[in-house]
Amino acid sequence: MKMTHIEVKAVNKVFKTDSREVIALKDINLDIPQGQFVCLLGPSGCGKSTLLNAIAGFSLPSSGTITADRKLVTGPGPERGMVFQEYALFPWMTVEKNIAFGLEIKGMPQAEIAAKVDQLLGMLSLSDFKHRFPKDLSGGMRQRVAIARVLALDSPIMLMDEPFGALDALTRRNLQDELLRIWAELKKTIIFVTHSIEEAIYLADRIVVMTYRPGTVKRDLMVDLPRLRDPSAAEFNALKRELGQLVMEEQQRHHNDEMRMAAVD
Ligand SMILES: Nc1ncnc2c1ncn2[C@@H]1O[C@H](COP(=O)(O)OP(=O)(O)OP(=O)(O)O)[C@@H](O)[C@H]1O
Repeated sequence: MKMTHIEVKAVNKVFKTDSREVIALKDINLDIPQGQFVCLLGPSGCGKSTLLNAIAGFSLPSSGTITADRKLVTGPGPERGMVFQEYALFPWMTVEKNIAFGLEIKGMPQAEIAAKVDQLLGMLSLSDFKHRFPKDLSGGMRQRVAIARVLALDSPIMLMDEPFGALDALTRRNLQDELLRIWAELKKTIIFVTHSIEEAIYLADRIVVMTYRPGTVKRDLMVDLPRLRDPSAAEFNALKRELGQLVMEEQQRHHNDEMRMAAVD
């Protein structure tokens, strides 16, 4: 039997502010098997980060349940590592120390930490930069360190919130390729938030398109193009058009909503 790593069942999330309620997620149901690469796709405000944060356990659903390996998610856990868009590195620690940090907290023996850190430095082409501080690295390098930090913890599940959103196109493609290589090697489950249609098609086994307010699943589709995928291929572009239409509908709803709110102000 295939073990389901993440199960999202009837999840709703409501944010209450003084003036109003926002239904950020409505009746989300997803079964994500071990090893699947899932992209959550949609325009700004459709609840992608809210869903990812709920799976991470940073912010719990208002109702419904999320389980990881059949255990109810009630907070962050070591089996779920998170990579943020902002690199979330400790500025006062070198690359090497940043990667080692989580292992030191876990109380891993120093020799094992050194071996693990070395392996990750190699895997992410960071060996020559291990004594540098984050401020002396490019955005792409910093994001490599952030990925290495999460990989150090051996979490079977990686949650990634627009991790390459701030990078230039070439660096972004390099890191996408590295992520695919690491994913194929380590067989992790990845849930990756993006609003880039091309990025989702390039990376994912499965794309979950979300609607804007309330955030629901608009389309849940498998991408069965062979890897490494060629963004100039006809099938790639056909899928890009199909998804573009879906995302545009939601973007339009977002836009209309903003216009309405501006009119009320
Ligand atoms: N802490 C909060 N309090 C109130 N409303 C919130 C809060 N967090 C998110 N929201 C609202 O919930 C909705 C979903 O937000 P969310 O950040 O999950 O969307 P997103 O798809 O990740 O968008 P983006 O790509 O801009 O991050 C939005 O309408 C947002 O304004």
